[in-house]
Amino acid sequence: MGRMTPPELPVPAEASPRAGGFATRTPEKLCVEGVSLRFGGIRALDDVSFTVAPGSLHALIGPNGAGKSSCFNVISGLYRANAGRVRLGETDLTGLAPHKLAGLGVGRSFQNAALSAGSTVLDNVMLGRHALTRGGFLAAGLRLPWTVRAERRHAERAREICAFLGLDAVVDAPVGALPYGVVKRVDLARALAVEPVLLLLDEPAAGMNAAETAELAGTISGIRAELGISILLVEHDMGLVMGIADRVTVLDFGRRIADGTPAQVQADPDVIKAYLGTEAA
Ligand SMILES: Nc1ncnc2c1ncn2[C@@H]1O[C@H](COP(=O)(O)OP(=O)(O)OP(=O)(O)O)[C@@H](O)[C@H]1O
Repeated sequence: MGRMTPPELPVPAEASPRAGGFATRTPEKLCVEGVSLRFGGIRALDDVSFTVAPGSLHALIGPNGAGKSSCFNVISGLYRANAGRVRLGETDLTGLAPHKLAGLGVGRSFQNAALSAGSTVLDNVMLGRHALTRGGFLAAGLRLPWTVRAERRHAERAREICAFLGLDAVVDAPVGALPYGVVKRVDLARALAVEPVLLLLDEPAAGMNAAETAELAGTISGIRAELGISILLVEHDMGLVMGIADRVTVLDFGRRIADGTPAQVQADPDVIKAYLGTEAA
């Protein structure tokens, strides 16, 4: 894993030919407050609350059908909650569309990496930077000098992000030709390309073997350590979570049943019952 500078935001570099740089942003607290979500008669989430501390690695876990994906989709703007709020610092994220969140510093991964298989790694990562470009396609199409400069800066930063995630050797390769574990890292790079202060990861270890999962754990810890951003990790794999999370929230049947350090939740009788119950089923 390479080195990378903390999250950056283009200060209207594209809007002004003179403004050249990027400004840093600091992570803020994510508050999920009393969120409920129903699908017909099913209560997918029932009054769920938890807080992701700034700069922490927070895991949301639970057995099958516990409501993890539903919660992730409410936070990332894909589902609209029936009740409750989601706030990032002072900003109310409740009900905001996913593309608006990127502009507010929320990056997300996808369970089935939504990448363009025919495009190169770099082009896929550059797509993640569209939330930061202000000139738009028209300005880019006209090749105005400042848009050319901005595009070059974005490409440099995209390469830096790829190098940070150990993708330098494949940066010009088509995504479709890469092994699964590497594709998942490209998806992470695309999520980091929006310069997030909060990174939402949806079951990143799904479909990975033990070696790939161990490598991913190192990558996620490295992102937090190097960039100091907050990470919310929704995960089924208890092993991955317990090794790297600062704090863990556990859901079962749509309700929060525990919230604490990995050691605290691992020893919690309700958590043990929830996981043993599913294994026995
Ligand atoms: N789109 C949907 N329509 C109807 N019911 C849904 C939908 N999505 C989820 N549910 C239901 O909501 C509950 C919570 O599901 P959810 O997928 O959020 O759980 P999960 O913890 O992510 O499970 P898994 O680990 O299996 O992915 C389940 O009972 C599920 O069947």
